[in-house]
Amino acid sequence: MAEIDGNPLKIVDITSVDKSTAEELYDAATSQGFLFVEGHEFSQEEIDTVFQLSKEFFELPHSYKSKYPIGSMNHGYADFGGENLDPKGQKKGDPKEALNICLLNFLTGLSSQEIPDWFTEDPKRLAIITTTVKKFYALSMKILKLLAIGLKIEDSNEIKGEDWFSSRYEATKVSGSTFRFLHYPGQKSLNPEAVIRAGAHTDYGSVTLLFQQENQEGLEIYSPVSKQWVAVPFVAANTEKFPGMGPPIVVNIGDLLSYWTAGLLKSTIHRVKFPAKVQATGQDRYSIVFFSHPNDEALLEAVPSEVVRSIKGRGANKDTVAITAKEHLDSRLAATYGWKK
Ligand SMILES: O=C(O)CCC(=O)C(=O)O
Ligand SMILES: [Fe+2]
Repeated sequence: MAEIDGNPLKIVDITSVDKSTAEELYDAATSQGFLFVEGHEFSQEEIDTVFQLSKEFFELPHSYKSKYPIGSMNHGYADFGGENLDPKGQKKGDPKEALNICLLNFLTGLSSQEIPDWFTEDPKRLAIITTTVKKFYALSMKILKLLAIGLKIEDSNEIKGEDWFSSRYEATKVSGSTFRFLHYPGQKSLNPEAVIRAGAHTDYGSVTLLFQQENQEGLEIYSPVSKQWVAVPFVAANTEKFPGMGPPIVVNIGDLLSYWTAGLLKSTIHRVKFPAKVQATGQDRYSIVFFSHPNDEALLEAVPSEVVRSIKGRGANKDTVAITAKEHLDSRLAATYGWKK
């Protein structure tokens, strides 16, 4: 496990699915709730291509993007100020724009919902989306398998413990999983309302995966370890160890997985606040995110593991009636967008 100066997060090489990798991942997920993974299958070229696509999309006229507004399914274009991730702490919505693609089928990489025709009218653009979506799903499943091994999920007659999550994340069943492009325009203004680019929040799902680019830093976590806001740096690709491959990918645990494990895996608060250097250059930030969720009907009963069982009265161990993954997500989305339930 590598550590670099100024990086509060572990970098875990996930090339092999084995006990020692699982333990490293588990340690990071139960402490900071955030980490980096290397040894993934995204090449530098693929990552550059998807960032280029996202940039070109956001450069399209506002009148075009707003023809696909985000709705109650969390799918579509979220305009500047349209999303307030921290409704208690901030009055205005975040100064960012986003495109969410939901209701994904991971065999095809396609959404069952309409996406902007700028993507669908060009097979090359569509292929960038579908390839990235499928690879994100595969990476999230690998991470969930490693977490299952780390949690020592018990085997049952039907299923091996390490496959416990996979059976609840079937590729063709409906889930809350979301693929997202984000754009935070550069602005030199130091108005405190404008400096926070994405309000403090925790993610809703199970595992979040995030690409970011050099010189566009801004992600910060409220570390459960040091109880302070700490910056998540950009970590460059280790091209000696992984020739041609992209940089380590940011991974974090969301509320649903924390709930499912009685709070053992940490869903850490984070926000986007540009560092002085980025603020001064007026540089934009783009990020590409994948939120992995179990199938809608998955029942959030505590995961069958001795360590989880030993934690009484928290998360899924507290509630006597199990809720579904869909019920869990709907309650969180209602708060973020001000939707009535
Ligand atoms: O852009 C980022 O780095 C953070 C995005 C994020 O936290 C989110 O969309 O939930
Ligand atoms: Fe987030």
